[in-house]
Amino acid sequence: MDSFLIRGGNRLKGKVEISGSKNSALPILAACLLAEGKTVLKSVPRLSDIDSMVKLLGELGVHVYRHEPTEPPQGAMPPLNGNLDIEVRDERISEARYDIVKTMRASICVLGPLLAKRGRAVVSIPGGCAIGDRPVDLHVRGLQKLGAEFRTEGGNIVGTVPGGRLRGCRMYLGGAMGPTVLGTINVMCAAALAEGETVLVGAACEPEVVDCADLLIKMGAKIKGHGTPEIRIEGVEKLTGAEHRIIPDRIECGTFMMAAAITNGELELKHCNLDHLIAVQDRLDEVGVKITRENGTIFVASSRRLTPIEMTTQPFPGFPTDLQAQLMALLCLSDGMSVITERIFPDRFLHVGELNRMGGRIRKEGPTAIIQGVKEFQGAAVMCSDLRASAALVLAGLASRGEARLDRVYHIDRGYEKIEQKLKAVGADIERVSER
Ligand SMILES: CC(=O)N[C@H]1[C@@H](OP(=O)(O)OP(=O)(O)OC[C@H]2O[C@@H](n3ccc(=O)[nH]c3=O)[C@H](O)[C@@H]2O)O[C@H](CO)[C@@H](O)[C@@H]1O
Ligand SMILES: C=C(OP(=O)(O)O)C(=O)O
Repeated sequence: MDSFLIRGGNRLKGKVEISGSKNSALPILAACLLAEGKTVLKSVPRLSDIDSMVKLLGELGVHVYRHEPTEPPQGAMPPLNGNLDIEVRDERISEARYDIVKTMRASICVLGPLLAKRGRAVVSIPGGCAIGDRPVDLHVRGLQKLGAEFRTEGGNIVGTVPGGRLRGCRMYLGGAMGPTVLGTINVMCAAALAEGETVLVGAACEPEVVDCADLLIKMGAKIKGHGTPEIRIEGVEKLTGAEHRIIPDRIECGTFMMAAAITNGELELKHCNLDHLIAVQDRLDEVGVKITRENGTIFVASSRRLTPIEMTTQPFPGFPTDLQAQLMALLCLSDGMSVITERIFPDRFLHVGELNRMGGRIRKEGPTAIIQGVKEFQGAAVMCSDLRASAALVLAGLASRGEARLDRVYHIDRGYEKIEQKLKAVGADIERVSER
């Protein structure tokens, strides 16, 4: 298992290239199950979650070919992203097994496409995870409304489509915790091949939903209203492979914005979309971080006098839960008391204990964390518990006195492409060590 050793204190300065979005690429890969012929996806990040989805698609009869970029000159950073050719070659197997689903919750995204295209799906029920309880009831209810029937059997959701084709309808898709991102994508994908019109009311508005709708439209789907809470889908008989570039990863971009801020640094973030980070920009503005943009590049600079703030996570366009832990690490070094409330995953706080081990002063009260600013972090041995908690620990390590050791960095590898190489290139002292 790999660890990171980080010696903090260096100001980050330079350019960072932001990768394609993990959370867009994963459901988009699953959506390829719907199409006939070849789909070409560009800017797919090289991540272990993407490998897991490619493996799952392989088991479902989908051939995925990754174009390998040419090797860089010695010492230069290896190329990012990649282009994938994807083609469904065999539709006989419709089962997503537990040993893949357990490594990656986004596996649930094959449910809607399998039902719509093959009339049958067996998908292992994803359990909870380190960020809390994560039911899939809204996915199942939405697909039921389109006419699918479900039973559970041996830990699997077994779905069938009596009559062979789903039927469109008007439905409310929100839940007690608000809209569901992957649930919206799952039902939208299924509705694309259903008979008649589907209207999804209470749909998620996240950029990843819009990106998937944009691909489906290129494949021949008739979708309107994506990016708003009401999506209209007129079902078509057939979708055909298309070419599509994945949007930039707004969570990776936000993490690097905070890396600049926490190290008193200056970063130029290439290939990003600040419109996807408007709430993050708003909160960082109030903290005192200077952010400007020019076309697809974001410039971030900080003088490290950080003002304490309040922040509540919300569905898009609100502040994303996937940047909550990273913001908390930053606010640990502000001049006073900050308050963070987590409204999407109220238990997503496993980073609190580890940040406190590094010298943070954070107290948790239910879904709220109260953060008393301290002068600096101290290096310590800490444990990564989940993807974004790990990113928060990296940020704390970059700003700590002494050496921080982060164990179980396989969590980071799920979602940050070549993170230590990108950080090293802008001046961080970070090293990956492997222990067998
Ligand atoms: C791979 C991917 O894209 N993951 C993202 C996606 O996860 P994911 O799509 O799984 O998250 P959801 O938007 O579905 O979750 C939002 C809330 O709804 C609840 N809920 C969800 C589904 C359901 O059937 N029933 C239910 O009650 C969840 O427990 C949570 O409280 O959006 C989350 C919220 O922005 C992000 O943190 C994840 O990084
Ligand atoms: C929580 C995340 O991913 P997943 O939904 O795949 O667990 C994330 O990307 O922060």
